[in-house]
Parts: sequence; structure tokens; C-alpha cells
Amino acid sequence: MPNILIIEDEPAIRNVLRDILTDEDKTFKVEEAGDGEEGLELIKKKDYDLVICDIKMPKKDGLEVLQLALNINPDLPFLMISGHGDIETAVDCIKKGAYDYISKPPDLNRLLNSVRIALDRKSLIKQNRTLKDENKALKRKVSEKYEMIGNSDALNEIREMINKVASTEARVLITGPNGTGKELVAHHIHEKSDRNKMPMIEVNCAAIPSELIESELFGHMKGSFTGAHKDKAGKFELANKGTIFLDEIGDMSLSAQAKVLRALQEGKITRVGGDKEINVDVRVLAATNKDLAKEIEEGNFREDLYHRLAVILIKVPGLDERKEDIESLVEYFAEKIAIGHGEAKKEFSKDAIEALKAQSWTGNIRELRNVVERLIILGENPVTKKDVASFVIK
Ligand SMILES: Nc1ncnc2c1ncn2[C@@H]1O[C@H](COP(=O)(O)OP(=O)(O)OP(=O)(O)O)[C@@H](O)[C@H]1O
Repeated sequence: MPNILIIEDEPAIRNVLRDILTDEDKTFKVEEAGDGEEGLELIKKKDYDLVICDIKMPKKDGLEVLQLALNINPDLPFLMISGHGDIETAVDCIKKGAYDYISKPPDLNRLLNSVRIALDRKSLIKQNRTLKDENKALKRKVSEKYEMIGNSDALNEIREMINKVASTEARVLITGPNGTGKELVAHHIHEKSDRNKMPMIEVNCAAIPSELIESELFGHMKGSFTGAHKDKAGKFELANKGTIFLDEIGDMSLSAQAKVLRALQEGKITRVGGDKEINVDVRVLAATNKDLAKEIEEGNFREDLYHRLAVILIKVPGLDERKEDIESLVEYFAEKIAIGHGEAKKEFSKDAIEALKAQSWTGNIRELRNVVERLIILGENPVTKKDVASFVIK
């Protein structure tokens, strides 16, 4: 139900405009103002979809009303009505942000055409704004999910590395034990890169059976193997203009490694069972918990691929090597868990934190998070050293 405001000092023209509009579409809600000041007061109070505004008016002329109104609502479409002597001002109005102008007396078709276009444009602007807001909210959610907590030197060095490499196209190999935050690092690199408008596509190379990994990465053509019922794009194609994150790359089969190498060398892929080469513009980030030097020595990993991937190497140390991060991580997880459970946050006593620091954390941050959750559920409030001794079994 579009809301249209007519600002016009001549009642006869106002009536003509109102009749044209309401005859054209019964859903149009038309309001009127007899001068610029009254019009501005209405614009302040209500979100109109279109303003039809005369140029020559007492008190405030159309140009002034336009400028003041656009300060209040920059997306408001203005259709100016110009008399004989004020075409120049009408052109000026367009330069200052009016959508269009029509001459007096208003020509029916020209007026309705312009009204339709202006209303369509306004609804597109609205949709665009809603999408942008949703996108922002989603990004905020995602970045909350990927918050990187801790102030150890090791973590600060990683942050510095991320800031240096993010905006480049360099491939990054992230190494470190399980649960240390390698995936988190990859997300930060992608989010801080110019590719962040496109997605980061993740592939867990260890979770995909070796006979399927090539099809997963490069896609396949219908009938190329049993179960290939239709053509399918692979992750490299889906990540075009964005980032692909090859997690657990140390677990990839040698034949898939050969294909990944070709994709990296030539920026081209071929779907399984296909013969067409497809150009892909993808930044590659990879991670592994394996010692790739050893894997290369044992013939399980291609040295040439290693050098292609490890242009920049980021080593994420285990939690035992940065125990000073434990306190802030516990605090952070306690808060997250409280929000998740919809309960008040539980505190941890100093002794409890010290006891947690004295533990060895082979499962690293993932393990710490689980332990914090367990202590919150089973422990006292505040969580004590005794709780740690009772519920953290090593
Ligand atoms: N510095 C940190 N601050 C907050 N949360 C963290 C931090 N590091 C890791 N985490 C969290 O710990 C969990 C494990 O991290 P992540 O999955 O990034 O580790 P990973 O090294 O990729 O693990 P894996 O090798 O098992 O795939 C995730 O929930 C992640 O959000």
C-alpha cells in the first residue's frame, strides 16, 4: 500500500493529481500538503514511498523542500512538478537528488509512468537495505562465532601474521595440533581479505572417502561413476572469487593431491568424467595437524604441492604452550555457555583457574571448552579447585 504525499499550493492541481493517482490504483494512499513547511512536517512523521512536489510555492520552494527532506530520508523519491518558468530549477532538482520532474499541467501517462518507476525503485531500495541489514547481522553472528580469545605472545604473533597476509593472494598453510584454532585462523584470513564478499568454502579432506574427494573438489559429469546422477559443480567452482579451505590436507590421497596441484598451477579444473577445462579464481588456505615433512619423507605427501601451499606458514601452538590464554578462554566460554543455557554466568575461583592451568591439554581449546561446560553443569558456584579435581579426569 504505497504512501504518496502531494505538496502543492494550488488546490485544483492537488485534486487533479489525487484523482489521477487514486483512479489508477485504489491501493495508493494519497496525502496532501498545501505548502513546503506542512509537507516537511509530514515527511518528518511518516515514511512515504513517494513525494510529488511543486517547485514554485510560497514559504519554502520545491528545491528547498527537496534538500531538507533528503536530509531526513535520503531514499525518498521526489517527483517535481515544474511550471513554465522553472525548467532550469527542475533540472537543478534532479541534480540535487529528485527522481524526475513533470511539467504542468500534468500529462496523465507521463505522470503515472514516473510514479510507477519511482515506487518500484523505492521498493528495491527497501529490499536492498533489508538484505544489507540481514547480511550485517549474519556477519556479526559469524564473527562472534569466530572470536579469537587470548593475549599470549604466540596468539598475538598469529594475529599479526593474519593482518599481514589477509589482503594478499598468498596461499597459507596453517599447522598445529587438533583443536588449537586452525580453522579459526582460516576464517579470520578470509574475513579480512578482499574476497570476503564471497564465501569461504570448507572441505574436510579427512572426512571424505578417497574415491569421492576428487568429485567433491572438482565436481563431476552425469554418469561418470555409479551414483553420479547429474552434473555437479565441485567445491573449487563454488569457491570461485572466494576462498577454499582445505582442512586436514595431510589426509588427502596422492591422486587428489596431483589434481589439486594442477588446479593451483594452472587455475583450471576439470570435472570428473568431463573434458572441459574450467577457469577458477580461488584463494587456497589449507590446514593440517600432520607433520608434512615426515609425510613427504614417507611418500604420503607431494613435496611440490607442499611448496605450492606453504607460501606462508602459520603454526598454531598447542594450549600447553600458551597457558596464559586459559583464564580469558575460560571466562569467554563461561559467558557463551551461560547465554546458550539461558542462565546466569558462573564464576571460576582463582584456585580453579590455577588448577586448570596445571592440567595438560592434549585436546587443546576444544577440550578446554568441553571441560568448562562440564564444570558449569556439575560444579559449585563459583567453580572451585575441588570441582576441577573431581570432574576433570586426566
Ligand atoms: N583463540 C580462541 N578463542 C576462542 N575460541 C577458540 C580459539 N581457538 C579455538 N577456539 C575454538 O575451539 C574450537 C576448535 O577450534 P578449530 O576448529 O579452529 O581448531 P582446529 O585446529 O581447526 O581443529 P581440528 O584440527 O580438529 O580441525 C572451535 O570451537 C573454535 O571456535
